[in-house]
Amino acid sequence: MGVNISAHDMEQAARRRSKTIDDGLEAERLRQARTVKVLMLGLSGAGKSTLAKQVRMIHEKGFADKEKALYREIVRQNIVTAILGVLHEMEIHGIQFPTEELKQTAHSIKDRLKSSDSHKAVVDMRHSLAVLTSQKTLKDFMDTYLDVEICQLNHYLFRSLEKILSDSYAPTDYDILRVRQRTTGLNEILFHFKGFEFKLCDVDGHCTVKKKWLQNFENVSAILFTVALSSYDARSKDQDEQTELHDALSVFTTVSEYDGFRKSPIILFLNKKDIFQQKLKKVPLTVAFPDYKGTNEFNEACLFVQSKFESCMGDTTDRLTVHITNATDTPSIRSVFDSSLAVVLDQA
Ligand SMILES: Nc1nc2c(ncn2[C@@H]2O[C@H](COP(=O)(O)OP(=O)(O)OP(=O)(O)O)[C@@H](O)[C@H]2O)c(=O)[nH]1
Ligand SMILES: [Mg+2]
Repeated sequence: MGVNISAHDMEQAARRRSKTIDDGLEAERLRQARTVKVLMLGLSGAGKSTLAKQVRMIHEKGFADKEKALYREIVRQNIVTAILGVLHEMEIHGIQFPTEELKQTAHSIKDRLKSSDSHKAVVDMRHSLAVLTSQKTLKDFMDTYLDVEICQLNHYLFRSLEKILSDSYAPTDYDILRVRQRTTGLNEILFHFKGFEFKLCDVDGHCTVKKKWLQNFENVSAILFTVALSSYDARSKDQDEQTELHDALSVFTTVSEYDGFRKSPIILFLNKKDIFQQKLKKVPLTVAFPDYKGTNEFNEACLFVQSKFESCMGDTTDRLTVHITNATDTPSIRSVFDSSLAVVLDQA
């Protein structure tokens, strides 16, 4: 028996379909209108992803067990990188372990960790690694020769080495914040704040420096620009006699002058204040800014760097908010972030 559908029925069905689509589009438009998009920019290593992780911990549910298992491997890989880096630098500086036995241990650790199964080797060798990394020779070498930031991270990893390499190890939130893993491309984090949906776009540092790339993000609700204060003595990747902090200033100028961002408020996080504070005791700020006449006292140095960034914005500093941060410190980031988001909502 054939089905008899009249032209009237078909028209009704088409109308219903069209209405459903229109309703869906309207719901998406309303959702989009309530979604506040914040674009995170800054050079590689500035601390963008660390801040994004904080947001997940503070405003969402944090990290599920599956993700923690992935981080366990990343933390362990950070140990491999750290130990190979120290042994390499010791060799360059002609520093040796005091006994033949320790020299031999260092030699075999290096060989095994350079192999393709380093993730397994690092666990197998945990006892020798614990012996080697607790040696005074190695600790003194790090304190004397290594960059303050690398030194700080290595001490943290080596102190926790036996825990991290044990079978039952599950990374803590703090381990996840401390670990180094470069972002490739873009990560988007959705979270809720004061009844609004926020989308945080965490972009890898290499994209930040490509001006052409910025056009993908025109008219975002706000820019969160992160700078590593501690990069004032790191040699610039592009310009001789410049430092990474100069590179950050130049990218910041490009971003703040970019037409597509003219209406967006800019929140500047002068980050890694803890490393900056330690570094100032060893390395004067004049290595980056020979015209700096102040002391190497933390607050004065911060104000000077802040004024350098403010002057990049000419007479548009009214859309700038500045915070001096340590992205690994959850309680302080919670309050800085919430006040930053409130500023974004005010101006959205
Ligand atoms: N001590 C300290 N370490 C920090 C701070 N902020 C970030 N870090 C560490 O610095 C490293 C790099 O941070 P990321 O957040 O991965 O940097 P990023 O800006 O996302 O870098 P890319 O993904 O390469 O663009 C990580 O090991 C972090 O734990 C800080 O304020 N203090
Ligand atoms: Mg990142």
